[in-house]
Formats: sequence, structure tokens, C-alpha cells
Amino acid sequence: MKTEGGSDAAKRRAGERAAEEVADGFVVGLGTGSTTAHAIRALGRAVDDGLEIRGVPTSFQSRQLALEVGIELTDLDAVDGLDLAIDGADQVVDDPDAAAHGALIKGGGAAHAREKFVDAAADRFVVVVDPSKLTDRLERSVPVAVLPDAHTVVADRIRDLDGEPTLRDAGEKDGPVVTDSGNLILDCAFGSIDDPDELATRLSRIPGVVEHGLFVDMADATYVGTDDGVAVRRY
Ligand SMILES: O=C[C@H](O)[C@H](O)[C@H](O)COP(=O)(O)O
Repeated sequence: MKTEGGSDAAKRRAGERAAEEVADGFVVGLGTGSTTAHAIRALGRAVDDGLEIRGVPTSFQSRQLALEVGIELTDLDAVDGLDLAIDGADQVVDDPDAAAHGALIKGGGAAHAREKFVDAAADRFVVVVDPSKLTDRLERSVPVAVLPDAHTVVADRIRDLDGEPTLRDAGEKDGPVVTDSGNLILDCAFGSIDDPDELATRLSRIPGVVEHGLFVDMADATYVGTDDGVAVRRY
């Protein structure tokens, strides 16, 4: 599980605050990462106390944690929709005057493809972060999931967009990171991103791209955990 950056207490406050919004009978999208893990654990405790919910996991990681804490799971194609999705982010634009206010970069844990369609299916999508994720402009590398055979041609197209792609390495094991769906990840540096919506459209048009980690105009709120509370941004 990715845990670097931000205080764990701040992540826990954000996750637990989002979990408080889950009511009896809800179908809940269960995001991926160290911040959402706090929400999943809080939901597990609420289930122990009698809350009846079903979860739709966004990754192997969130599925395993949900099973561990006793949350009943279902599939997206077995439900009419989701009441709420709770998910983390690697960066969030926090500037009410910017067109991109509330835009996200996700996929630090390579889960963004599944996260995107689960989060998009929810009536409400709540982002949970610590303050280290807030920024005026998106500037982290954008994770792009690609079909394995396409990684070199997609990398060429990313360079055409003035991006610098790096195939994500698995680290301890030889070879690249392989996502839960069998795809590879190109981490693409674009510097400071002027127009996330335009870049998102260009990335989506590249043949061989499965999904990119720009989430534009998707979030309904961001809960920012701090060391002594939670600040709420609504969009
Ligand atoms: O692929 C992973 C996800 O997009 C995570 O939600 C994101 O990386 C944030 O994770 P964390 O809460 O651990 O920083």
C-alpha cells in the first residue's frame, strides 16, 4: 500500500469523515490508497455496529481490505448505480478562481482506470486527502494505463504532446508494474498543466491508452484532513 507523504492522522480524519456520510442501504464505491483505507476501516466498524451496505471495490487492494473488515461486496453490473464513492487523490487543484478547481491527478497506486468508472457511476464522489495533496496547478506526472503491446507507440504520442513518459518499474520485482487489469503504466511528466481538461481529451484520443489519471469535473467534494480537523471543499 502506498503511504508516503502527508500525516496519517490527517488521512484518517479525512477518510473517517467521508465514511460518516454512508447511510443504511447505500452502495458505496471503495477507492484505493492509504487515505481511503481509513474510510474502509471506519465502514467496517460501522458494519459491525449494524450498518447495512454493499461496496464496489476499485482494486485488488480495496477488495481485500473490505473483505477483511466485513463489508459485503458487489459488482458494478449487479447494481443500478452507486450512492457514494470515496476515493483518494495524488493532487487536487485548490483554487476557487481556477477553471480546474477540484480537478485531480490519480493513479499513484496504478488503480485509476477502475477508480474512474466506479467514481463516475456514483451519485456523489467524495475525495479524501491530506493537505500535502492540495495545489494551485496540477504538476505531478500523469499516470497513463496502456495496453502492454502499445507502450512504445503511446510513449511516442505522449512526446508529441510535449510530455516525458517513463514506464513505471515494479521496483523489487524485475519488470514493469502490471495493473489489476493487466495493463502497463506510463508516468507522463507535462510540467505545470495549463488546461487539464484539454490534456485529458488529448490523452483519451491516443490509440492504446486504456485510461489516464486526470479526473476533471468529476468530484463533488474534497475532504481535507488536517492535524486537528477536516476542511470541506464543495464543487
Ligand atoms: O491508484 C491509486 C489511487 O488513485 C489513490 O487513490 C491515490 O494514489 C491516492 O493514494 P493515497 O491516499 O495513498 O495517497
